[in-house]
Amino acid sequence: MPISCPRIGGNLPQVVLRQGRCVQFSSNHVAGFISFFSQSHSPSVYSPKNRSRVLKIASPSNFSTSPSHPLMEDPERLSLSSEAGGERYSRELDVAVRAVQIACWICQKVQDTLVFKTNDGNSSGSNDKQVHSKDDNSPVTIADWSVQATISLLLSESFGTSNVSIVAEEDVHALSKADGAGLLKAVVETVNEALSEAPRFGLMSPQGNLGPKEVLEAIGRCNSAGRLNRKFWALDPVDGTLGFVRGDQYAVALSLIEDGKVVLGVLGCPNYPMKKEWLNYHHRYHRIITKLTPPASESWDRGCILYAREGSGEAWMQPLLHKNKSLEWPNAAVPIRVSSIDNPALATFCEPVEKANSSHSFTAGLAHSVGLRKQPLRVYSMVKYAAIARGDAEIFMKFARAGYKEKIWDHAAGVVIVQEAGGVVTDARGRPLDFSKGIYLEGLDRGIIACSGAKLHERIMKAVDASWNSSCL
Ligand SMILES: Nc1ncnc2c1ncn2[C@@H]1O[C@H](COP(=O)(O)OS(=O)(=O)O)[C@@H](OP(=O)(O)O)[C@H]1O
Ligand SMILES: [Mg+2]
Repeated sequence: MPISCPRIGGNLPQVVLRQGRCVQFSSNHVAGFISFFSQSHSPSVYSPKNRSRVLKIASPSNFSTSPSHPLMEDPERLSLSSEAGGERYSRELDVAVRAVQIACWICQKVQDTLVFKTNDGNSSGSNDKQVHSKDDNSPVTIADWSVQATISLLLSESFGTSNVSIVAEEDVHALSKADGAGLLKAVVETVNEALSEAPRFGLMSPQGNLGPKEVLEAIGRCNSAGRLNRKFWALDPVDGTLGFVRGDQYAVALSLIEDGKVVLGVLGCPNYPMKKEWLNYHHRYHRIITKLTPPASESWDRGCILYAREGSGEAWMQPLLHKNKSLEWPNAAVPIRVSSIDNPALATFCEPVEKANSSHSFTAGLAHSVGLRKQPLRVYSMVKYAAIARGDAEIFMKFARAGYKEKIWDHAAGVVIVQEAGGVVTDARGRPLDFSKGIYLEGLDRGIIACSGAKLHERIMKAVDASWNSSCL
């Protein structure tokens, strides 16, 4: 039975509810996964021969030989486990970027059916089945579940299920209900379609289709109330779902957290426009323009993926893979750096689109006292962190209402990317964000401030101090 979803407008009914949790996979899970690939389907589903063929695509020895890329290392070293040798987390980063490429492919497909069928007035009704609403009225679509399942399966297959622990945003509640059968069917189809594309991205895919049970298990593995492990992945399959269903900005955010520190961040931004000015417009106009002038095969018009490894002092961006192309590492990656602007009069600040998610009046007061003259750039999702890391904006501020607890998957990837691109991210008291306390950023004080440099950060911090007591936050 469709439930109306006030936050996304009347023509996009139905909704569901999410609870992010984390679990360490048991050895049973490993056995189950291997047997799923090796036995539960026809013999052609999976064979060691096929495994080596596909893995070879992903192996570092097949990386492009561009000397400028940070992941371009001695293949011998990279073939060792990331713990045993080579640069730490190289393999994890490689797999994570490829997995996020696939996730973006899923999202673009789903968003096209959601947005363009409706806009053209030719809705086949499929959008009605794809957008749902959770108990907090936030939307969720088949893209959220499909991305979560696909990334969960790809990470498990790449690193071994027992080595992979994931905390992610979605749960299986709505999919498991009796009236969720249609939804589950659509998710299973999407996951199978995505996995069949995996070799193009350099990752393995099963030769046979997965069933609902395997897909539900993959989603459910990312949702446990159990303690977080020492080392785990944090995933927001579709961050900024409101932007996603509105045909606007959204992100796929995957990070690796070890001992409370974000060690890797990968941020897929499928609608991040080439021209930063376009971030100001509703994305629909950008899509219409790119449809009128189709992008050249190597252009960046289809969006990008940003990534960084903690402590490297580098952040990178690569374009999304074009249809029918195979990913050749590092896929035209370029280094990114924060803006050098430190004059507030020239600086741009970003903030959430929705007033409900961050106080626009408080940030307007801060902007005035700091001397920020430009209009705020209101953008959905972690694309705001991407804008800081890419040098397209200088400041990101978020002041949620009192009592709201920020979740780690909404920030982890963006924080490490901004920091490695040369920026500063703290809470609005100037303290580092604490990723060591479970799924929430416990202890976060006042709000979140990300800046391109220390000078702007200091000025914002002083302005917050001066106005906090008189604010209603
Ligand atoms: N009340 C409240 N206050 C603050 N933050 C909230 C709140 N409710 C939700 N969220 C989280 O904010 C995520 C969306 O943030 P955005 O910056 O994209 O906000 S906005 O949609 O542009 O307004 C959003 O992420 P997604 O659920 O992935 O969209 C939430 O995790
Ligand atoms: Mg989110």
